[in-house]
Amino acid sequence: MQPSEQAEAVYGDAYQTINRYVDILGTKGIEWGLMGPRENDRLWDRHILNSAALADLIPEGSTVVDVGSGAGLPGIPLAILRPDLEITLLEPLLRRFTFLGETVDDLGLAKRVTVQRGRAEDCDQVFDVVTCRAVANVSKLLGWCTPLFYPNGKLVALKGESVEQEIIDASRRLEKSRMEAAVLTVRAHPEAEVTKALVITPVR
Ligand SMILES: C[S@@+](CC[C@H](N)C(=O)[O-])C[C@H]1O[C@@H](n2cnc3c(N)ncnc32)[C@H](O)[C@@H]1O
Repeated sequence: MQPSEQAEAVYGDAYQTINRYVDILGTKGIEWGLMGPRENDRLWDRHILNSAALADLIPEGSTVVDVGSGAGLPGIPLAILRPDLEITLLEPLLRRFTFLGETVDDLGLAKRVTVQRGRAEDCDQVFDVVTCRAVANVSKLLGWCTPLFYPNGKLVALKGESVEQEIIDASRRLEKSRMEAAVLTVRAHPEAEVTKALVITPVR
């Protein structure tokens, strides 16, 4: 099955909306320099299915902040897949913030997706779940994001091969802030590539 067909199976009725988002990423996203030109061929697997792989880690009806959302990843694919979520896309850079606002309007998501300009460490709201991808290492994420989900929420991050080493490097910080970290392998569709998800929660 091609990645776009996998996405069609995962998204069902929302396929048209996710397809529109892929169009935006592949045109305006590239023109505005938010996506590399070579990404066009891998939008479905590397960006959409990869983002959707976090969906099962987010409880029903959660408030979510997607830190360092960039062109909207993983926040927008999650918002399209999960109409029960209220999502804030947090992004400090003006061009990305503008792109996010226009994209959310275009996709008809503005009722439950808010775009906010700023850095994680300057945000004073608390959410049920923090999501992120490709923003910082575990130590930095802990410092910036803990106040955004403490004491009852969690952080779920898409991570690469180095995540276990990053957890070792952050072990003192984790202990000091009484947080625990786990690495799970997740995927959005049985034929999709597996990816690593880091989950950080307060120790109970
Ligand atoms: C490599 S991009 C990843 C974008 C997107 N999450 C993705 O996976 O395609 C990193 C993003 O994090 C943002 N960023 C960097 N430091 C940040 C901070 N302290 N708080 C919030 N966002 C931050 C950058 O502006 C940038 O858009």
